[in-house]
Amino acid sequence: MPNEDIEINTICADLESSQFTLHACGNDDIKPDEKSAPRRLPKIKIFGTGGTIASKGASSSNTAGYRVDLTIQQLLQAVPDISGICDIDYEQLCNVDSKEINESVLLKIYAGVSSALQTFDGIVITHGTDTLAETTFFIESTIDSGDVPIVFVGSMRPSTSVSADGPMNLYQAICIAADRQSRGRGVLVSLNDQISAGYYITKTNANTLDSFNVRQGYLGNFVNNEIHYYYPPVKPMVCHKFKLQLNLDKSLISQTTFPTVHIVYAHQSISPELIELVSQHCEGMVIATLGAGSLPAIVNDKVLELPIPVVYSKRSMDGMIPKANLPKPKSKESFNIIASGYLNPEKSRILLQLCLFEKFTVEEIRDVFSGVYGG
Ligand SMILES: NC(=O)C[C@H](N)C(=O)O
Repeated sequence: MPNEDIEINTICADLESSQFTLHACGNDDIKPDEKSAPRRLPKIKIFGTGGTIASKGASSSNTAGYRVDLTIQQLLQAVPDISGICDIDYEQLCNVDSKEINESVLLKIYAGVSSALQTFDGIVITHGTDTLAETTFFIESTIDSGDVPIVFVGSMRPSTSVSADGPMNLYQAICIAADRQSRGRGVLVSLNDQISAGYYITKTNANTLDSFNVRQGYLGNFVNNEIHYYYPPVKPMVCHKFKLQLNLDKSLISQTTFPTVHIVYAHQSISPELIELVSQHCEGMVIATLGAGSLPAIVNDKVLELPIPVVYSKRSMDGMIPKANLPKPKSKESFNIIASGYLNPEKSRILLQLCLFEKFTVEEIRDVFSGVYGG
């Protein structure tokens, strides 16, 4: 469902005249003698949030133990000349390792993106890779960006390392955001020459440059200044769009809080006491279950007694939780367990949190998760 309170007002509202590199903005309004004037370049907003891409290590061979140190302005100085590709404007939203990204930072990013959508043709966000997939999932779930691409980018090597990947990743992200082929694709991730859907991407390797994986397939590739998309513009068909009624005023957004949802990781001998204890500190819970929804019977019995919604996700990287694998409800009315479908525990946590923020009933939460073949 589109976010009706966001006024999407790209530079070129009319699709025919809005092609980034071929047509100048508002061609119809240009007087005949001005038609030979240079074409307007797309306007790209770049937000810096930190991460390894903004980090410095102790030596050029260090690829761990570094610290976040560079501003977005400094990062842009290492990028090849983009003056012929787009006009940029940049802003530092925060400068942290992505382990520090929490709801209040997410809302800052949400507010920044919402306001940039009014005046920019594309948005780029630098972000640490560890929790990048959670932020992209949140933004895709809460913002309908219309035609404007929102491209997230990070790196796996600090800026000081030999063969640092940050400058090339950032350059590619800017080119992707400025390219007319990216219009209508929503939240994208540009890393290691691959373009992916922010909704589906997952970090699957803690160390290598090829750290992200998308079982649903990469959307495209970047080679030698060429962007090759494999599909026409597409957005994830299963994404539930939340229309958050938020006041984007800086002071009010910093006061906004989201309901607490914790994740419990299952293992042999997992104790029902742990589940009980965690439930006392949250309004919703996600369990990374064994296999496709398996938990010991005494743990299932404990979950069924809890007064909060509990989403069953999985430890396994791939696959899904079929509803048929959930424990049997004592009564339909009191049934508090929801299958996550294809969503991993951290994305399930964000989806449950958004549902609870919207004060959805368990039945409504079930409907939202059924979109990802859970429920
Ligand atoms: N490669 C990275 O960006 C990892 C870093 N720890 C972060 O998420 O901020």
